[in-house]
Amino acid sequence: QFHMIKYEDLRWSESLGQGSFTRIFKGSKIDIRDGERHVTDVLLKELDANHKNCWESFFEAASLMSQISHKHLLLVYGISVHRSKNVMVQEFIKCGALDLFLKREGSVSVSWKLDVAKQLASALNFLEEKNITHGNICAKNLLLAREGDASQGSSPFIKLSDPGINLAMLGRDVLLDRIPWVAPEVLEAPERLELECDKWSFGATLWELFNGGQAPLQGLDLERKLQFYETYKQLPSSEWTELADLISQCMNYQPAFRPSCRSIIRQLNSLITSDYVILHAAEPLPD
Ligand SMILES: N#Cc1ccc(Nc2nc(N)cc(-n3ccc(CO)n3)n2)cc1
Repeated sequence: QFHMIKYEDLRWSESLGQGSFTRIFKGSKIDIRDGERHVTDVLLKELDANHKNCWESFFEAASLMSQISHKHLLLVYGISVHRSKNVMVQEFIKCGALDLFLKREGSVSVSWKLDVAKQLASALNFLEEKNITHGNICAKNLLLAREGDASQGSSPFIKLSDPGINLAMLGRDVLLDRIPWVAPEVLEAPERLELECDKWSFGATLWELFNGGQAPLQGLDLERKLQFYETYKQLPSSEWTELADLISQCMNYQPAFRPSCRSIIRQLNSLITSDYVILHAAEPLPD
């Protein structure tokens, strides 16, 4: 269920940072097709050698992404295994991860943010229809294929990245550190991921999107993060009440009470038409 890419057909160039258990590099892959040599820009995602035992889960996540195709899902070309290197070869997405972009860009318009939210909701709707749970929805895993002119509101284009190593493979501390993106019910049963988990994470990602890419509950230690769930807390709500409502609906501690993707999309559409958008055409630069 995977296209195996020969190691010698890959070239590594600059390092682009690291996620949890992985390192990412810009690179290229070489194909010979009908006698012609094609060089394609790729993103090379290497699994850390000290997490070799997670390689099946690492590739399982990627194979999920390559069994289905959708315009807002990242394209995975295949994998390459060579000696101790486990590499996932992905299409190279021009502008990288959304969280870093939001932190760098002071002013993106409200309509730009809502456009991104709608694209993520449509990707989730697609996965919901296929009864596939992603399990790691967050701004860090949203990739910006096209910036759009953020202040003029010309439209961005995002792709949802692979979910990475399965939650059930991760230690408890890693799970706790993913509060508030990881749904509360997942902490007790990380192997039983249900569709509703992604709705919860969607709410936390909406919060990031409308808070300049700032991580919610940043700086709280694991103990305090756990207390946040044990005392049924909600994230600080936006002064835009309709947005705050949608976020708290998604982040309902009862999974069954979370809205369907269709309802999320409907509510985003009504947010887009609200006069709040006009009043906040371009967010003021943070002081
Ligand atoms: N400066 C810069 C810069 C960095 C990355 C890209 N491109 C890209 N393409 C992908 N396919 C995936 C990713 N990711 C980034 C974080 C993760 C974690 O999931 N993925 N970045 C483009 C510019």
